[in-house]
Amino acid sequence: MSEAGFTGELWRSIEGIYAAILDHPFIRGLTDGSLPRDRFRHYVVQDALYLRDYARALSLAGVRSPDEGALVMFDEHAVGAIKVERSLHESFFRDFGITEEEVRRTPMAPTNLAYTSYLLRVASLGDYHEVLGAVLPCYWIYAEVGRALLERGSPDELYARWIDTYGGEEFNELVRAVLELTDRACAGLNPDQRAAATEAFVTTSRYEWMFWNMGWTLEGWPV
Ligand SMILES: Cc1ncc(CN)c(N)n1
Repeated sequence: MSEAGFTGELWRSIEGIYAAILDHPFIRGLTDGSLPRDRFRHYVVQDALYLRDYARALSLAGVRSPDEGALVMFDEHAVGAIKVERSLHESFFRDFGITEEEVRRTPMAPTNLAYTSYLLRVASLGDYHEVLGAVLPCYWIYAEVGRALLERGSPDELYARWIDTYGGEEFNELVRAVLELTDRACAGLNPDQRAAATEAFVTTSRYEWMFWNMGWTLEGWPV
């Protein structure tokens, strides 16, 4: 990201949301170890469901990309979302005794369904710059949160494993590639297009906060 580039502008639009994320009890609980395990378990199952649709949104971003470099990158990241992050989940699944069958039978919580439905709608029907705005927080906020939490550490081995994945250099490299692509692809946008991409970015950033809150409140369907 360059401070002067479009992604710098995007980040400044969510500074308040990012501060609220770092201050959320779910996030604070990862580093001080106070996060109850049942809330983390709820989050992990929902996240496994989320990643299946996120991978679809990335594939759509690939299909919509005007150049082959971006097509290859998004396709590789779609595979990565399924393979790499799922291997992290699988280690949590073992710790919690979660089976694939349980994940399949679990309905998406309202926030998860709203977030993934929005992502898939923008990825299918939005303009390309809106697609970039919508998929970016999923990468970028996790890398920033991971880095911030890595400095704090965690007394809980399980939560430390989660922090290491997102705070590590491997994940950060993916994020840098998407930021560079976004700065390049959005350099010539007019003000209306910049506003539309920013709106998508702010919306999915809000959903990122809501997703952790969904874990914290053990959110399910009220009726
Ligand atoms: C909801 C959510 N957002 C982002 C990430 C990190 N790719 C994730 N695993 N889950």
